[in-house]
Amino acid sequence: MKALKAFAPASIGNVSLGFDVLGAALAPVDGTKLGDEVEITSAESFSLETVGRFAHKLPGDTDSNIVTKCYHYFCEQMEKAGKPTSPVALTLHKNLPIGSGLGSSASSIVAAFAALNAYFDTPFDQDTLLIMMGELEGQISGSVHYDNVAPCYLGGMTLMTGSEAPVTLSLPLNDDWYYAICYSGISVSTAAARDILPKQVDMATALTFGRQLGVFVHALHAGNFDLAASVMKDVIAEPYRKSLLPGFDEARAFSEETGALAFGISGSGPTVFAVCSSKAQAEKVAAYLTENYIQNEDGFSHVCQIPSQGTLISE
Ligand SMILES: Nc1ncnc2c1ncn2[C@@H]1O[C@H](COP(=O)(O)OP(=O)(O)OP(=O)(O)O)[C@@H](O)[C@H]1O
Ligand SMILES: N[C@@H](CCO)C(=O)O
Repeated sequence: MKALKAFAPASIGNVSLGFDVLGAALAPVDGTKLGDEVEITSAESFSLETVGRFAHKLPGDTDSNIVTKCYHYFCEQMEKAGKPTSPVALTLHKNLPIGSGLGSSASSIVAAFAALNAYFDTPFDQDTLLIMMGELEGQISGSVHYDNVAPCYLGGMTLMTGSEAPVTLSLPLNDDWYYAICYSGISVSTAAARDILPKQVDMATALTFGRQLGVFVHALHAGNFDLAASVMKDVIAEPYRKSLLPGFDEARAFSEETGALAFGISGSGPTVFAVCSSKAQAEKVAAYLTENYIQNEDGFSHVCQIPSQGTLISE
């Protein structure tokens, strides 16, 4: 019987300065597997089983699970392409909290599509698969954005092109940066966190956004990481979203006092991240966040780096 599994890592959407266009995969340095996994095997009829730490927070019915929607969408695309499918049994290991800002739905979507694509002998190329992933992410959050699905699938730090081929570009990574991340334990709906944003930005904000993104990409390619860090500021979403995040200002203040290079909201929150110039500094910020930013027993902190590997397929 054919069987395989796909692990898809957590990710930071926006990375502060790149609202909807910049994202980064995350891997805890202690080896914790932070991400969802989908197992696939042949079956008489379609089924989805959900297990894992956050499975109990998923919608009760299988049809509402985004993984089921991925399967049906994948089959539709296969039919359009004149390729055969067969029923499969899927198991979703739901390890990421829902509404966390860690790209939880993206992780399920990417794991599901990657598993299906591998199982059916790679009928779709990388860009086609990414477009399918973005479509499903859009169904959940109310707008198509790739800043979680792209790094989750491909790894690294990815910049969206706005084009269909390639959908995304990989940016150079700094191996010396460590990311202290902390999920507070509360759930923030991405759709709700988008609704509170103004529908238009003023000229000054647009100019700052463009300047920062241009400088950031140049600085990474030039290997000038201090310059890159200096423009990691969110002028689009953070001013509005931080009101949803108890303890955000205090956490930023501690992070800055500790010498962190940048601090911001991961995706639509409530997870926050600090970019640190050493592992020891990231550990110090993570310890503060664990003590002061976590609100309940669902919360957690990790010291992470950005892995160059995204989704991993294994037998
Ligand atoms: N496998 C799944 N993983 C996550 N959410 C799912 C899944 N299946 C269905 N959902 C539903 O999709 C919605 C996801 O909401 P939202 O986009 O706010 O969260 P998220 O993707 O988990 O957040 P984030 O990207 O901030 O981690 C929730 O209503 C959730 O119940
Ligand atoms: N770019 C998206 C990411 C959501 O995780 C947003 O900030 O709404």
